[in-house]
Amino acid sequence: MKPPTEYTMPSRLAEVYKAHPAYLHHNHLDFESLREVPESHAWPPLDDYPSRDSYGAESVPVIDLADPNSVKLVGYACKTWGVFQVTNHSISMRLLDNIESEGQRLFSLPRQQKLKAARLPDGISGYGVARISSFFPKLMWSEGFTIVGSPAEHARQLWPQDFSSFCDAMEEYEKEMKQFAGRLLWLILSSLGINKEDIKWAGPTGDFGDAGAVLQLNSYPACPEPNRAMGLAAHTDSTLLTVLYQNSTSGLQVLRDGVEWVTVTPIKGALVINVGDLLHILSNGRYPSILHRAVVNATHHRLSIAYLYGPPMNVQISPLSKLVDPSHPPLYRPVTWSEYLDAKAQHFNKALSSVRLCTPLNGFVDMNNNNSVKVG
Ligand SMILES: O=C(O)CCC(=O)C(=O)O
Ligand SMILES: [Fe+2]
Repeated sequence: MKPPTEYTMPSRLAEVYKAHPAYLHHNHLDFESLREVPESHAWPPLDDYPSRDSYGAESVPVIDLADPNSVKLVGYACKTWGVFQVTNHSISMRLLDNIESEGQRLFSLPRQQKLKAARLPDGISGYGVARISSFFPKLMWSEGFTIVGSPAEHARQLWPQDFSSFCDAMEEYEKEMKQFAGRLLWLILSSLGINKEDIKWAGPTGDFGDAGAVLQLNSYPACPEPNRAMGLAAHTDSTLLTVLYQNSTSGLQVLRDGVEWVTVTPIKGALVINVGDLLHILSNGRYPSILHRAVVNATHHRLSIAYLYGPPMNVQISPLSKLVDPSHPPLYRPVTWSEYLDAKAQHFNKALSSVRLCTPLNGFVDMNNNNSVKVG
């Protein structure tokens, strides 16, 4: 598609997608009725790297946020994994159960009903296939529902009489998540020696009040031939961080050290935290944004709810000056979230390299490049 002739900086997240409409097929399969994976959804064998379950010392770190050492633990997890799980996070089990059951209620609606709330090609919110589908020749074994702010407009299409319980649950979750993600971001930043004076865009009270966010509900039906299907293809998140709630069915995998896929085992009530591309930029490459994917299984439906958390739309994100010195030159040029989303919409897994100034010196492996960049 042609670039727009006159470019004005989008001030709202939804506007970013207008520049890159994605004409995805919304002719979803009725997954439940299929006895085999059709060609449209059949992926070549998933054998790029071996997969293993998470166990012992080699499992994704689990951090109790009430631990007095939590800053250190979070810093270590971000540096060595780029992903961790947290317990004692202050989001109530009641709310987690509630969004899970509202999510289930949505995805178990008849297909024709869900399509009434279909995401428009140039829209951000609503029901549809994964937006990254446009980068792959095959479709994924999943469906999603995206919320920015209030879901009321689409929820009304789904349940004309009774959309308030869905909206109430999602809005309460967005509010709680916004606070929690801000708190978590400070925890991560303090592990890098960054404090309130260093981040002006945190706002006068330091609560990241102008932060942007997207709530993404993902549904992965059980699949008759799980080895031929892909739930959600490998990607990094274009966020500062992502907070993911998953039901008790496993499926999320992270690429460990560029050599193997490790399953993030569901822990009841825990939340998974991913380092996103923008935090990787802020940290000047110290914290890797984690490549992850979702696989499917033959017997269990899986549901996940991702809170994609980013900076205020027009704030320039660049390596923090405290993390830049002669032996650590800035690795990335300044970029706003909306510019970065734009780069992602064009370059997908090469977006991070498209804003890079020079190669990392510390042996960091840039997964986004799909080749190993090791320098120094
Ligand atoms: O379902 C999952 O575990 C992963 C979801 C995800 O990566 C995303 O929504 O960006
Ligand atoms: Fe993701």
